[in-house]
Amino acid sequence: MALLEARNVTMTFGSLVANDDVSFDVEEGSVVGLIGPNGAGKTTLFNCISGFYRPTSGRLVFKGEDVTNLPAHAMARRGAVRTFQVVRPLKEMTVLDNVLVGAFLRGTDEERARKVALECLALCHLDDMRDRLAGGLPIGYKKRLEMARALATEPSLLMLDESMAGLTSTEIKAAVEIIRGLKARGITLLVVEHIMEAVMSVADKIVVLDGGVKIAEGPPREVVEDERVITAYLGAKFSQRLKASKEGAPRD
Ligand SMILES: Nc1ncnc2c1ncn2[C@@H]1O[C@H](COP(=O)(O)OP(=O)(O)OP(=O)(O)O)[C@@H](O)[C@H]1O
Repeated sequence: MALLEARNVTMTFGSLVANDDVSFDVEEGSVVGLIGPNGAGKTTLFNCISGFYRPTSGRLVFKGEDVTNLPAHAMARRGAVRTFQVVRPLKEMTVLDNVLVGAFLRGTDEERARKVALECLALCHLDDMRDRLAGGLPIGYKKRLEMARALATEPSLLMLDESMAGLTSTEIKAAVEIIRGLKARGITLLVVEHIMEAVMSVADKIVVLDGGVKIAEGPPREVVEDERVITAYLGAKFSQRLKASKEGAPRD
């Protein structure tokens, strides 16, 4: 049984079909990349899965339970948590306090929450920043803070929405390492990302949306060779470059 099963998920806004009959599984312990051009419906699908939207039709099953109509706080309690494209830290609070807010979802024991928060800061390479005010952090750190705060809720499925957008190449490498570290700890990840080299290097499977429709699903190597994906999103040159860089890269 997959950790998350999306079955025929459709989400409409008036006459606009943002997700059109989308089905896919997220296997426990895997990293699944969700890609597609702007407006393809990726964020909408995240919102449906994480309980921010109620799908117009279709079914979402998480850990074997039908969660289609559950609100976000109920999904977070069950272990499915998302981050946001536009980061929203509590600016006047320190980095540590921001992460503590996440940790308190699992109970009011302060000692436990502090231990969890410090672990999450370490996992997201933020130890040195813990006493800084969140509002003053550079964007790369804010993105990591968003990740750490979600992580502190102790999710089994962590959904990252463009957590690498706007980062430098060094920061992207760090983010990829963080994702690998989370996977190694048994956290399942669903990531929306436009930076293909990064998705390719961490994802076990990629799901491609275009115009709300799933046009491809499979291992990264296969997906970048898929004609529909090249036409809709990657472009031929980009696809060849990605393939070449993947072939040249050491396998892990
Ligand atoms: N709350 C909403 N009300 C109306 N239309 C919406 C709403 N949310 C999303 N849409 C529309 O649904 C479609 C899919 O948008 P969505 O943000 O899910 O795409 P995306 O793949 O995440 O795009 P991007 O890569 O630019 O973030 C778009 O046409 C968008 O304008």
